[in-house]
Amino acid sequence: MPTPAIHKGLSGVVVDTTAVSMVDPDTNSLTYRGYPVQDLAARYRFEEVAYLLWYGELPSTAQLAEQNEAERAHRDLPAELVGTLLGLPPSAHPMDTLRTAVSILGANDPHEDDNSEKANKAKALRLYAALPAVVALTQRRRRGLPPLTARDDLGYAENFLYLSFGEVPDPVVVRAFETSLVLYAEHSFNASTFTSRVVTSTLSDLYSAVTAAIGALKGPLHGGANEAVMAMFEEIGAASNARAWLADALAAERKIMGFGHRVYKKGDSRVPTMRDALREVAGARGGEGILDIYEALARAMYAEKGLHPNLDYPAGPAYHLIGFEVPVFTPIFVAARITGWTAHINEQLAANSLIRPSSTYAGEPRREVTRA
Ligand SMILES: CC(=O)SCCNC(=O)CCNC(=O)[C@H](O)C(C)(C)COP(=O)(O)OP(=O)(O)OC[C@H]1O[C@@H](n2cnc3c(N)ncnc32)[C@H](O)[C@@H]1OP(=O)(O)O
Ligand SMILES: O=C([O-])CC(=O)C(=O)O
Repeated sequence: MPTPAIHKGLSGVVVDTTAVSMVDPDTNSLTYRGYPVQDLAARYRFEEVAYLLWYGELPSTAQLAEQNEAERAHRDLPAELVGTLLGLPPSAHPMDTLRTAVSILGANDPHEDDNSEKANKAKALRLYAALPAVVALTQRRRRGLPPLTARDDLGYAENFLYLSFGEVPDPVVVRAFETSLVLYAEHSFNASTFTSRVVTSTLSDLYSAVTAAIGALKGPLHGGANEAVMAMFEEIGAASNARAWLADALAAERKIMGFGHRVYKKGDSRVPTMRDALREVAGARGGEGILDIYEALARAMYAEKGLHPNLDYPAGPAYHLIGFEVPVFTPIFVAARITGWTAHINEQLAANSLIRPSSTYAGEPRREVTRA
């Protein structure tokens, strides 16, 4: 019998169709429901992009107002949940805190197992509303500060920043942060989205799919790279060290975080927009030294390996300059990607087939047990 071809990492394997987003590496383009992500980032609020991902169309004024009202009603976490999260060891990674929060929200939802599209859209909205408070709680706890109460007079991004820092930063910083949320919101069948679809394909519930997706996003080959990028910048220290640092790292066969991509081989479509946002924040926050490291390492990496940065490369230093603690960078990615994941969960359910690939056995040949 001929050995079937093995597709390690499912590279290049097309497993389904999707109408949520399209990644085209040939033209370096990314569209959400048909709209170029750069145009969405420039002209639309994150709230509108969330609606687009969930419903397939941009919202009317009335639809947006209705969604915003529901979102504002679910911004604050139940007191028991806050207590449980603050009871986790201070050393817990914020991604673990976030994963636990989603799990608890699921366990407390009497409709957890209702997999209708309507029920899942309501759950998606509540998670999207609650996640900024979870991220902000961990950010503030790391600084010995108590959680704050959400502000209904603020938009999603402003409230996220207010909950994290106790004030709304200047509009340049808010805009850069919101740009990152729009760019991080969705990216077709990446590892975490695929994870959410695998879990959903067993007809499990949305919270289980999201907790699994958070686990997948945590790894440094996926979302965890935005934190690893900042650790790398700290090791490099100054732009003048970038070339030598890179030579040593490559000689030690290290993966350089924030570079390379499974799909984009000519550059990540989102990087130019996020690099501009990073430049804006750097200008507002005295981050010229960080910008210099950014450019020096990107040049050196291209010269050495021909590899381009991915979205995590500009996002990490931007979050640092905004004032976030490094371990909350990937949780921020979750707060944005919850929109894409949940759109995919409903899409999976609408035309479900259990996801269960095959493997070629490579272990011991059949043998007999010796115990009588
Ligand atoms: C939002 C996101 O999730 S974007 C991705 C974030 N992840 C990172 O930034 C982590 C660093 N990057 C990587 O590890 C990889 O580029 C991945 C995992 C993202 C993509 O990997 P793959 O599609 O499997 O590409 P693959 O690993 O086959 O890379 C091809 C070659 O480039 C090399 N390469 C790719 N990325 C890197 C990197 N960041 N540093 C050093 N070498 C790299 C590989 O070692 C490989 O070399 P080889 O052919 O000599 O063995
Ligand atoms: O698409 C991928 O493999 C990873 C990625 O960039 C994302 O999830 O945003």
